[in-house]
Amino acid sequence: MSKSGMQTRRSAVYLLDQVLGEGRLLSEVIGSGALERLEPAERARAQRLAVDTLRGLERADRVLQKHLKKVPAMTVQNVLRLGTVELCQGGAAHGVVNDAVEIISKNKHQSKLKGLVNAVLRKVDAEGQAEWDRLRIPRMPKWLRKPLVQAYGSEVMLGIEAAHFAGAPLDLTAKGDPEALAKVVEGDLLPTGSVRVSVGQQVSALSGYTEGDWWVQDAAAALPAKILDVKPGEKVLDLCAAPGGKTMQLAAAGAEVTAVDDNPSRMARVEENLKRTGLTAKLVVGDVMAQGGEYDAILLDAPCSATGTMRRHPDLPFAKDGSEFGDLIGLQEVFIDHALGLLKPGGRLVFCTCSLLPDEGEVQVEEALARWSGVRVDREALLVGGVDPEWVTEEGGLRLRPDYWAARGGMDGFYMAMLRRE
Ligand SMILES: C[S@@+](CC[C@H](N)C(=O)[O-])C[C@H]1O[C@@H](n2cnc3c(N)ncnc32)[C@H](O)[C@@H]1O
Repeated sequence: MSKSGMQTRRSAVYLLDQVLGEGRLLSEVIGSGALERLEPAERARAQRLAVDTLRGLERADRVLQKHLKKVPAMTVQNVLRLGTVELCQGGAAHGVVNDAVEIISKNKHQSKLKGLVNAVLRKVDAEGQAEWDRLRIPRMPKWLRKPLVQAYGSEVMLGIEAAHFAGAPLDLTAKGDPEALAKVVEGDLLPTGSVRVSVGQQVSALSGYTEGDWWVQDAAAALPAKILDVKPGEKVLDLCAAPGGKTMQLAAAGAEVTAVDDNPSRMARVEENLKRTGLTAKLVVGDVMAQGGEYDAILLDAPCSATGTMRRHPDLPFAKDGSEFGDLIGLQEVFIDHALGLLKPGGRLVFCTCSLLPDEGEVQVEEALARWSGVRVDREALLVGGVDPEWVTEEGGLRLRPDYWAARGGMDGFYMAMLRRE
């Protein structure tokens, strides 16, 4: 690989050091400018290499174990992990090993280990792939696996882990007719109306991007707005709106949308997205709790653990330890109560989270129904096209899991429920 290839791999190692050593999310590290010196294509590749390494980390460590007498320093370990994942997934040894050795030679604290890196990766190249293929699908760390096994059982958990290891395809939401979009981008029209295209495609190069005919949104994430089913002219509030996937769905349906989020830079993305798609909404940079008024319909996409998105964000279980989930659960409860208070009589609220934890979904709705005597859950509303009635839960919400639609490429984990104020 070229010199820029070496820099790309070095950046991928830096990303791994930050996630695994400093407990930072990839989005934070990249958002703070870590890849700015790379060209856009190299930036995407560095990110992809880091993501692939995190997905296969357990296997890489097992392959490496027998070639190492003791665990080396974090950066050396990450150079070896990246090299192992690339080699075991068919990367050419020449480029992978040479770049790994060069990265270590240029590291002033670790340069003496370049011989070790060379020797270990040569062995991995010779024997690693066969072993890689025999190893089990990587499991989630215990702190997260335990509550999920408790919620779904061990067998489902293996299915969820298989979906995480497989990664996620690219789903689009059409501004207009999804069938026509599927033809134009040569994608698959999913039962719920999203259009799935194969991964590895450059988003902005897909037909209709500049014209704003669609936006990227996982099929599961597109369901809350479909369930809210807003009508032209309805007064709709989109709480926790950025970066605006659901805002665009609500605006495309003709509603009079107010979108609220307290993060100014994420709100700037909502503005850009609306501009590209030619849709309109009133944007409010502010706290959910400061929002007043009366609405026909409200969508509350509350901040959460994001454990439903680990197919796309395999850094999450390594960067987090669950310690802040309690605060998020408290916030969700307060936001639900505030949102219910903003509904007109007869108004409806869709509460949703991209979480796999029942405490951020099923339990929130059960408890809200116990607190609010004039609120009922609407099960019928969940059964929009393509939704399997088996996904409806006991308290009347919709539980989506990454192992659903496995043959089609899965979906993000999500929870949503429709609450009506009587
Ligand atoms: C799950 S994301 C929303 C995704 C968005 N609905 C979409 O479909 O593109 C949660 C959002 O909640 C916002 N948020 C967190 N706390 C907030 C608060 N107190 N007030 C307003 N927004 C908040 C975050 O900035 C974040 O953008």
